[in-house]
Amino acid sequence: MDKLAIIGGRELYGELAISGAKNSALKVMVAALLTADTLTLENVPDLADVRQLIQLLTHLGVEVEREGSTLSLTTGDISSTEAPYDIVRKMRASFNVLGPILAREGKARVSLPGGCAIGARPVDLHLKALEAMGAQIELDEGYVIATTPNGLRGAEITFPFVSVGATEHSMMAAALAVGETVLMNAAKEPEIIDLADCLIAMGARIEGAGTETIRIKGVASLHGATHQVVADRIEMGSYAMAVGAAGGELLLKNGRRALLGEADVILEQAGLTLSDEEGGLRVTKWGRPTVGTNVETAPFPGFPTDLQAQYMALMSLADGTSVICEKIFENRFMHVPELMRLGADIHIDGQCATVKGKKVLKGAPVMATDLRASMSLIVAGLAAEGQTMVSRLYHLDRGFERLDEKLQSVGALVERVKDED
Ligand SMILES: CC(=O)N[C@H]1[C@@H](OP(=O)(O)OP(=O)(O)OC[C@H]2O[C@@H](n3ccc(=O)[nH]c3=O)[C@H](O)[C@@H]2O)O[C@H](CO)[C@@H](O)[C@@H]1O
Ligand SMILES: C=C(OP(=O)(O)O)C(=O)O
Repeated sequence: MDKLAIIGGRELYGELAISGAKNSALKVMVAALLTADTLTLENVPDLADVRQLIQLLTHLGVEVEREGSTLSLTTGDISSTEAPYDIVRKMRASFNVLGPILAREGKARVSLPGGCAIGARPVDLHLKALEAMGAQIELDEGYVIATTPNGLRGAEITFPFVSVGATEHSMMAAALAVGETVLMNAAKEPEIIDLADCLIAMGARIEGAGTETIRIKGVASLHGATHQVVADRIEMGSYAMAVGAAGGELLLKNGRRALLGEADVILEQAGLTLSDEEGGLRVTKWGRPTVGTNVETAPFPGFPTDLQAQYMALMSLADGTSVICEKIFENRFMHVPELMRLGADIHIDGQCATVKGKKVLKGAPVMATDLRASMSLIVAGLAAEGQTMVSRLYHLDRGFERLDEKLQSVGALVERVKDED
């Protein structure tokens, strides 16, 4: 298990390329199951989660070729309709193979998913949507067993609350269902638009992605296509916060402000300057104090839960107090005790954390508990005095491509070290 050693206190200057979004790449890769032709995906990040999903898709019969950041996926035949526990438990997005397998084969057996341990994370909305489209579903020994005796058919589905995964899952299943599906109270994240764009390029008939009502007119089959994965807004926001904490100026290549939703205004209130320019998003923090600013996480365009931990690291160094409320996941404050090891002053009360900004944080050994929590410790470590050693780096490797190299290239003193324990 690798660790990351960080010597804090260096400002960050230069250019850093933002990779393709993990949370989009994983879903468009799954879309390859919907066609017998080749789906070519560009700008796919090299991440542990992507490698894990390749393993699952290969198990299902997908031929996968990788050349740099381009993946070619061909699913001539689905050779297995079972997605086993050992793979699906490691990654939430892999559960979304259920709908596409069902749409093509009429039956599927898929393990209940895993992913970051940030809450209970049930899949009831996914299952209700598939049932509304005609699937018959049973749960047995930790597996979802689904069949479609009469095929999938279009349905009107109103989600009781916004779910990114359930919106994506329903969109994929509906693409091959008979008739029209209307998804109401759908998620509006950039990853939803990216998946819809990919499906449309494959011949799907989808309108309204990025709004709360998505209409999908089912087609008999989809065909091959080439699609470029959207830039990773969470990686972009994380590096913006690293600049906020450590100071400096970065051009985040391939990034753009609109991907941040309302988080752009929050970051500016906190003391950063953001500007779109040709080639990327410029982020600056020079000699200005960080301002304590309250935040509540919400579905897009609200402040992303996947940036909450990193924002808390930034607020730990603010002038003044901020209140950060986590409204999406019930257990997403595991970074708090670790940030406190660096000297942060944080008090949790239910869904909200009150952060009293400190002038300095001091380096310490800390442990990553999940993907975004790892990044919050790195943001804090880049600003802290002395050495911070972040252990359990495998969480980070799920979602941040070549983080150590990228940070080194803009002047950070970070080094990946092998853990001897
Ligand atoms: C691989 C991927 O893209 N992961 C992202 C996706 O996760 P994911 O798609 O799992 O997140 P959802 O938007 O579905 O979850 C939102 C909330 O709904 C609940 N829920 C969801 C589905 C369901 O059937 N029942 C239910 O109760 C969840 O427990 C959570 O409290 O969106 C989250 C919210 O932006 C992000 O933090 C994750 O990084
Ligand atoms: C929570 C995340 O991922 P997953 O949904 O795969 O657990 C994340 O990307 O922050």
